[in-house]
Amino acid sequence: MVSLTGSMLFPAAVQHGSTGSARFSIWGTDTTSSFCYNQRKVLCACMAPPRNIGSDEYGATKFNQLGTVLEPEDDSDVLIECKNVYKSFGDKDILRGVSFKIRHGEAVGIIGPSGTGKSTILKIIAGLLAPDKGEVYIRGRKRDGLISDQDISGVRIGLVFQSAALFDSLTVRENVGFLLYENSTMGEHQISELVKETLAAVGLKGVEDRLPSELSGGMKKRVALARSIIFDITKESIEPEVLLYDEPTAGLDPIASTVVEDLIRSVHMVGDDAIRKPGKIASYVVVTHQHSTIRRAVDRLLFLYKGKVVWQGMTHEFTTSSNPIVQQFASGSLDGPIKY
Ligand SMILES: Nc1ncnc2c1ncn2[C@@H]1O[C@H](COP(=O)(O)OP(=O)(O)OP(=O)(O)O)[C@@H](O)[C@H]1O
Repeated sequence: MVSLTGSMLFPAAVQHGSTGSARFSIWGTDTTSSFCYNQRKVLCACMAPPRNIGSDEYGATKFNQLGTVLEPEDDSDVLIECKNVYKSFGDKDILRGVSFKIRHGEAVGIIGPSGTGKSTILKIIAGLLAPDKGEVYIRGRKRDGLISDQDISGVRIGLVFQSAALFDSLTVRENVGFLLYENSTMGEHQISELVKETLAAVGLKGVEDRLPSELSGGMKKRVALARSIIFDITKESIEPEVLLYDEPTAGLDPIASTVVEDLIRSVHMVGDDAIRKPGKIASYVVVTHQHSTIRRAVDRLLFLYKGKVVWQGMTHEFTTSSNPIVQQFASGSLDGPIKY
């Protein structure tokens, strides 16, 4: 299932399981419009166990002398792969050969200067934008076109956009349970209880009947998060999910940022423990400019610059990297290869 909410939040999700299939839907809204598509039958695939992505074992993600990223040879745990992805808007070449893999169990951050295409690559992964060139593989299967054009197997992809973009005229309960009201066979009471549970999981209680206008910015983000992790508990198999967060802490005060960062961590559950619990998130990707979010919410970083991944490494390597681009970015210096 993929759900979208434009300037906004896009929870996108493709349900999968070990034996069944699931609906795939997209929904989104801004203050003037809304849309909803439901249709995907999605195959299931067994998930490989999470890898140890500690820096030593993950040394293969470093660059060799030619600047080429070396990856582990075993790709059985790769959920999403972008291979040489290009994207232009008019005469602006934004992505110029972006390649990376997201493995099961990973918490990955995408960082880089403004306008380098971080949100664009998230939209491409989610299937909202098609690359001009290059491929996106979902559990090894090449995706052609956009999400609405075909089945996606083996993974549920959720995209949570910068601002919550909740439906203004719907209550919190209706916003969070939207896809279940629309798509599931669950009864109203059951959905209502699940919404309550899911809201509690993101630290919100007693706000079900409020309208979005009655919430603070941080609360709206948490409601959006709840909407992205809720799922149909009546299904026999519930699929792990990859969540894509676009600047989830932008505009939040430091404490509210910490709350959201910890929530992102807390819904990252892998393995059997997560079955039937809200937030069965196998892996997630966070686009962020916030140092606190980099430190607190992700383990591995991809640095996007001039349309390419120019560096990747573990989070703790970010501040000690000798790469001049990374050094300048980490220090916020005006001197260096990045020119504004
Ligand atoms: N649909 C679109 N049509 C035209 N130009 C676009 C579109 N989407 C993005 N762009 C342009 O592509 C560039 C990259 O945008 P994107 O939002 O992906 O950057 P970003 O790295 O996420 O930036 P920021 O860090 O400032 O959020 C920008 O110059 C933006 O104006």
